[in-house]
Amino acid sequence: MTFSGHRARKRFGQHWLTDPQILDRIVAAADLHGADHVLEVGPGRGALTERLLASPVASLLAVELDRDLVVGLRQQFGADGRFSLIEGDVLELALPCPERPMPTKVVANIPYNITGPLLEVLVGRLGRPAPCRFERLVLLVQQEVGQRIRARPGSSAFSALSVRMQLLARCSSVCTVPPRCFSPPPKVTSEVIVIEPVPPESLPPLAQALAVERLLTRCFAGRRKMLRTTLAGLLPAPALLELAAAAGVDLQQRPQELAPAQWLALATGLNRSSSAESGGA
Ligand SMILES: C[S@@+](CC[C@H](N)C(=O)[O-])C[C@H]1O[C@@H](n2cnc3c(N)ncnc32)[C@H](O)[C@@H]1O
Repeated sequence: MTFSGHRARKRFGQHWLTDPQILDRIVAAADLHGADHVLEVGPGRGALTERLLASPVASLLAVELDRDLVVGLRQQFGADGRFSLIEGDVLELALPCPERPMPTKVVANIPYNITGPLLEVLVGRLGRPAPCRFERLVLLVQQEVGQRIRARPGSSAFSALSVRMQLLARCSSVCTVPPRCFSPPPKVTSEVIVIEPVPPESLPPLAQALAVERLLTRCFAGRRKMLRTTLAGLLPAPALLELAAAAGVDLQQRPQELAPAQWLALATGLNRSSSAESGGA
């Protein structure tokens, strides 16, 4: 038995996905074709890997941190010329890997303890989008994170992460995944999400993107406060009022009520006003 004797390790976030229907839904959501090069984060005992290799993908690069799984994975899939495996931490992966094709898609049941940093590596931040522009990422994440990523303004789940992700990508849900679909079962419900990064030409220009990040940090630090309070001091009150109106924003609103486009408009206006004040372009 390839993985006999291996016990699931909590520190690596190991919860094996055992439900065949969910595995099939993940692969279907990836919409894999013969031209696709797939990156799988954390193949584990290969349940998803097996299905990915049953699809017509051109190549599959798997990155696994647990060295005790690596031998078994190579035994199980090494004969397939499309499969390659890197033993190591995906957070330290420099893409594209030398002599390997640039992945077009990411498909993964991710370790929940690295969700935040992994999204930064795979999708990036405003002003620092990931260098590898994937067509699509299909990720199994904690449901709470999935809800935050695709939350609509006004909902309690809406946060800086929602604004950032929705300006960087189109985000949607495939299905929820109850704990019984895993072994051992996690304590929380999970969700399969699809993230489709917007093309580079649709991203906000660098200065505006950085201005949105600064504004999000400032405003969400006081998410219960009205924008009138959080933004006071950035500009004289009448100028702030005028700028907010032009961005379609009411300064009595709280940060979780503003749509991503409004954040962008507000940050752009503030950026313009502050560079005009400092005599810049
Ligand atoms: C939730 S399990 C998923 C395993 C398998 N894909 C499945 O669906 O059953 C997460 C996997 O990611 C691996 N892992 C954890 N941290 C990692 C990291 N920083 N880099 C690469 N793999 C990691 C774990 O060892 C584990 O195999």
